[in-house]
Amino acid sequence: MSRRGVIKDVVITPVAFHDMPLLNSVGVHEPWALRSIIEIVCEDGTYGLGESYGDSTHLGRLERAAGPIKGLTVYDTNAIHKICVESLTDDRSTGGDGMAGMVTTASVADKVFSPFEVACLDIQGKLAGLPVSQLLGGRVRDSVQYSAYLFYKWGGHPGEPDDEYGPALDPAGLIKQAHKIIDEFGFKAIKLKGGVYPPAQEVEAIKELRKAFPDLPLRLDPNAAWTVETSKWVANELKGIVEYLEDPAPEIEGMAAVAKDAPMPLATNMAVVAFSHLPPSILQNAVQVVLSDHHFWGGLRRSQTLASICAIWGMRLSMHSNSHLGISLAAMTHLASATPNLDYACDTHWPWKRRDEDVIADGALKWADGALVVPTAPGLGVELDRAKLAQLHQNYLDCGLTKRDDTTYMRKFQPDFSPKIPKW
Ligand SMILES: O=C([O-])[C@@H](O)[C@@H](O)[C@H](O)[C@@H](O)C(=O)[O-]
Ligand SMILES: [Mg+2]
Repeated sequence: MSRRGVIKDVVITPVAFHDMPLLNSVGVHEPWALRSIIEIVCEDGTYGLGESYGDSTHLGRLERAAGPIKGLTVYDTNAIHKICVESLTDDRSTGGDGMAGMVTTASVADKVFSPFEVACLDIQGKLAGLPVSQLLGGRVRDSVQYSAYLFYKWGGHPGEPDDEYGPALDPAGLIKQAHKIIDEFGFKAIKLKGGVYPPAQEVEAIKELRKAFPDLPLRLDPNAAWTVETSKWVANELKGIVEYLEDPAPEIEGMAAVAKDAPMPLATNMAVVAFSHLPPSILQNAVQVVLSDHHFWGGLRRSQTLASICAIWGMRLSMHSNSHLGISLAAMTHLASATPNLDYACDTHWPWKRRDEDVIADGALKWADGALVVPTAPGLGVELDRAKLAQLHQNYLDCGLTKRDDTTYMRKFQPDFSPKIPKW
């Protein structure tokens, strides 16, 4: 007889979907973004979904942890976390953070654990007839606001026609891009990915965005491309204009030095990316806003632990994003809906994805007025579309990429490009 909640199988499928040439401090996005889709299947046939990075190093780590998970139940998430930690004991591989090297290795075990935990919660919800938000304490908001995440970008990948967004290499291009995204989704906050052009140019872009969108909160994120001195200059220029400045300078010490003088809160998804980073950051008041991300903070419940620590120590919470598909968006939305102090508009790369390209069945995720409506069906509220999964897996096999590498791609077109930070 099959037993409820006992894990019979874990299936990990690498996938690839089209991406646009988005620029950042370490290079430019390649034509394909990689992800892994994690399916946990129980003895009674119930399945749960998780989504994570698609780099080969990370895939290897997921596979190593997956074997020993079989036979546990989906309620044994502490034991699953322990297995993830132990599976890394002899791990000598580097990289695989799916973020083009922008995050340290401090949170590797939490990165491996995260999609398994999300899939377990999906099944727990399905078996209980409850949405994941309910398992996390219940919704405090019925929809979750996201921000319009602007990027400097080329018109299209070199050698190809312009994509639907076209180029954005100056303030006018960014304003056009912002209008397009906001017209479609209704976002009520704007984030600009910086670290691409000299700081004065990016300051000017933010000032032009302020004129074009006088009522919307703004943010700028150069991914630690500036020295402490440059960061202080930018902070002063943008006083009263941005709601927070994200990762201006590298490392906790750099952020702390900037924070001493900055007239606005500093946010991070680079300096503080693991629980071990919190004490030194708090001691130095290095960051005032943590951009949580369940993919590297160890899943939804550990992200809520992070939220509690932030609440206790007077830090605020926002949410970080990488290129992702619908399973991640559903998980991010359940988490934000059930975390009272996650009250900034969250980041998402969703607008950069082709609307029809995903692994989930259509219709589960609905945008309204800049927000995603929290799914109320049991579990995450999204189901796999197996034909689409097969197509995106075929993309993965055909595209030839095995890791995210923005720098190498950029150097094909600008051989002297340097990803060194700080750059200015
Ligand atoms: O997708 C990108 O190019 C972003 O720069 C991403 O890799 C960052 O991790 C992220 O969005 C951030 O806020 O730093
Ligand atoms: Mg960031």
